[in-house]
Amino acid sequence: MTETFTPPEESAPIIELRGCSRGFGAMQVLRDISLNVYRGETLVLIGESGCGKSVTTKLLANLLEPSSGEVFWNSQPVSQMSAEQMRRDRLKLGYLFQGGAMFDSLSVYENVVFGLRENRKMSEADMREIAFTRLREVGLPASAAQKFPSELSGGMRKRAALARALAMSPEIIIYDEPTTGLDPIMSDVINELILQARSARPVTSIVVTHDMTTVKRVATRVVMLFPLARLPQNESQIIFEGTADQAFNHPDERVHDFVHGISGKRLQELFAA
Ligand SMILES: Nc1ncnc2c1ncn2[C@@H]1O[C@H](COP(=O)(O)OP(=O)(O)OP(=O)(O)O)[C@@H](O)[C@H]1O
Repeated sequence: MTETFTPPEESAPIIELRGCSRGFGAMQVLRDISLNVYRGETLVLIGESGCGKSVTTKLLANLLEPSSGEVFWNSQPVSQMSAEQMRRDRLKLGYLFQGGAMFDSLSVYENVVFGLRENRKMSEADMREIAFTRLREVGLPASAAQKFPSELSGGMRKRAALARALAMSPEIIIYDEPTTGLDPIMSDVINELILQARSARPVTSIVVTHDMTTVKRVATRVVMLFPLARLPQNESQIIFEGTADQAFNHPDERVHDFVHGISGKRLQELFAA
């Protein structure tokens, strides 16, 4: 790593992975990852398909446990939190899954109010107010509320899923490939919504993406992971950490080629294999 990002010294990380490793069966995916997420930043995770970006976000969200290492939320080890504290803290975290992960049997309205209905003692009128405000914020018409997810286009589904995540007013939002499968205009709309979500309220965003336009538009910090299988034994799996500009001008060929979409050396490796 030749260029470094200077984290805000005065603030403790809102989430921290300390020396986390994780595998599945015999396959090791993450090795000794240490990563801090700071309040208010938009951290973008990039890296080749399969290098472990989603697994990293699931460790951050405590949806998966590390096989070794520790995850901290607000400086507290999650492994030592009570079930009740975990439940309360998890409500502060919204997760926008790759496919949206809407409940197909529920209308968009019921999807958006789902978390509120389950977790907050709120009147139907208050929930309606929040649901229609969030739908409006993501640019969906009120008429979308009565539709089922299967009746929406991919872009509308992503926006409805975002409305659902925003309904809970999360402090942290994790976006897993928010623009994948969308046309360039709709991708731009989603990027704009990510920016708006953080300007409307103090939110910390973690974005996994292959979309370099998203990286340039939304990232306040970029972290690049490298697939463990091709990583030298003593090298950190985080091969880059810095600004988007630094990523695009980085001397490490692996970083440079990835962000510029140059198959070069990787192509040679694939043919040599
Ligand atoms: N629950 C699981 N069980 C078994 N293997 C898993 C599981 N979750 C992830 N993996 C494996 O871990 C590796 C990393 O997966 P991950 O989804 O984190 O990759 P990624 O970098 O997000 O990829 P992409 O960019 O393609 O979404 C993959 O080989 C994947 O098959």
